Amino acid sequence: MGIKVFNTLTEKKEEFVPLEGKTVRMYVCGPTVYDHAHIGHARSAVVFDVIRRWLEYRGYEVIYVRNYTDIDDKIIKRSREEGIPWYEVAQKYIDSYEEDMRALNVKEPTYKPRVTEHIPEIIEVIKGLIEKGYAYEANGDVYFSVEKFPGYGKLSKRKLEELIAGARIEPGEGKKNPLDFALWKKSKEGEPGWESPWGIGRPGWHIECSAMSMKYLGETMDIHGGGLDLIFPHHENEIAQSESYTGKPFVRYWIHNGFVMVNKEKMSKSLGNFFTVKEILEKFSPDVLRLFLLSTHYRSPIDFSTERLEEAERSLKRLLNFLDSKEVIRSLPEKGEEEDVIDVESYRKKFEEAMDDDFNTAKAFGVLFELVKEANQLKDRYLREGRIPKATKTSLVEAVELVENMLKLLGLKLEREKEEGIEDELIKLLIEVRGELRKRKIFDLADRIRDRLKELGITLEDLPTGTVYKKG
Ligand SMILES: Nc1ncnc2c1ncn2[C@@H]1O[C@H](COP(=O)(O)OP(=O)(O)OP(=O)(O)O)[C@@H](O)[C@H]1O
Ligand SMILES: [Zn+2]
Repeated sequence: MGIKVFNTLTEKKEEFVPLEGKTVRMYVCGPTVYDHAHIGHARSAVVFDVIRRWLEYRGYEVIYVRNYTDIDDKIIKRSREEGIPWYEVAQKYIDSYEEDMRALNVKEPTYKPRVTEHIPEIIEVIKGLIEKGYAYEANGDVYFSVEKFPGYGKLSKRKLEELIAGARIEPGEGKKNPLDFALWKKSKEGEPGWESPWGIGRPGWHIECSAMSMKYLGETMDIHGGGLDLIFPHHENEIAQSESYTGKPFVRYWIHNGFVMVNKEKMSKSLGNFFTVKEILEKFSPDVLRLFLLSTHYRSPIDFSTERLEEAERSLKRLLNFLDSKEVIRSLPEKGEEEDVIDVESYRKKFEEAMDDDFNTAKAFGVLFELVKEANQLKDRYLREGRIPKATKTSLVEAVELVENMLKLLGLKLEREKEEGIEDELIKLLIEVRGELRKRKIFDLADRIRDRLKELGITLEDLPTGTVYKKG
């Protein structure tokens, strides 16, 4: 029994068999870096991180590529707004993205290619497409001729005729057919550009992923991923370009994650209905966010709400409390005949089955919660009795270890909340000292403590019953 994957291309769950032995070649479309990442972007990153981790757990070596679109109209626009060069905009938001990825414990990709560092490779592919008759130049722009690729529409299940009926040629565009898309765009006055056989310009969006995936993964790769919104036109166009260029199948398994939604709409920068990862991480731990994102199957939509994050927070607490009970279980004296044990292996199997079945993290978490429930009941019973049969103890410890290992496998960091205790203790100590200073009429020092605490955001209030404090 191997892994089953839902393939967008065939619209079926298929047995996962990589092209070459135990190596998996995987490409995921990364962000266009013109703003901080929002929760939708985090979902895509976390989903494919978990898919990668699961493949590794199953013994595959994964070559994982995630690109940065570091040149694009939106980046140029942003550079004008912020008054800094386009490459500084890109760098700023790449840094921001990587900071978020580290916080969310997303494993480092094997390669993180940037478009602007692969201009020669991109030009090479465009040249090849022109030579083979799939693309044409028009006033410094280069377009892909969609009609030349018979398979166009096979991923998004759209019909060429219908698409053509709905498309339009914008004024100034040299397209022969309204559906043709740009491989190379001539730079306008004041825009960044690179030398090419067609003059100064820059790559279109789609061609970057074809050129960079081919460079790092070869002509056919095993998995290509991204959000649902990328199926059309981005991935459809990637297939057309790549397969026309190589004459080989481009991707064996197309995997797409569902959206994070807000009030029935996709969370997106353009709609302005987004929460950045950084905003969320001010209030919730990265594990809470990860648990929230993985509690739904990756293909289904997730409705974003604070209530659901709070729910994830409670679930995480339950899991951490369970993990923290290991020492208590261990310290219980071993005594008793009755050998009530947990079948930990059966839970492991159920967990693995869920993950093998199209990476069903929602079900996998369900299995862990079931185990925690059963183990807690058993543990509480023996805690009340103050002793525990040896076999029961062993199985409980194994249960804790299984839950811990599987949570780590899903990328949770399992960090405990920072001890707030010491800070509060120190504030109380300062209040006590201040009280003593006032009694001794050393008011300047007493006031200094109050003022300095105030600067730190801690307000003291002297009530008849004593001094209390407020933070923030
Ligand atoms: N709301 C969302 N839910 C899930 N995945 C998303 C969401 N928004 C974007 N993604 C995915 O995040 C990845 C990076 O997206 P990209 O930078 O292209 O987004 P974008 O189109 O600039 O963002 P936006 O859609 O917010 O304008 C893509 O795989 C995309 O499909
Ligand atoms: Zn892409």
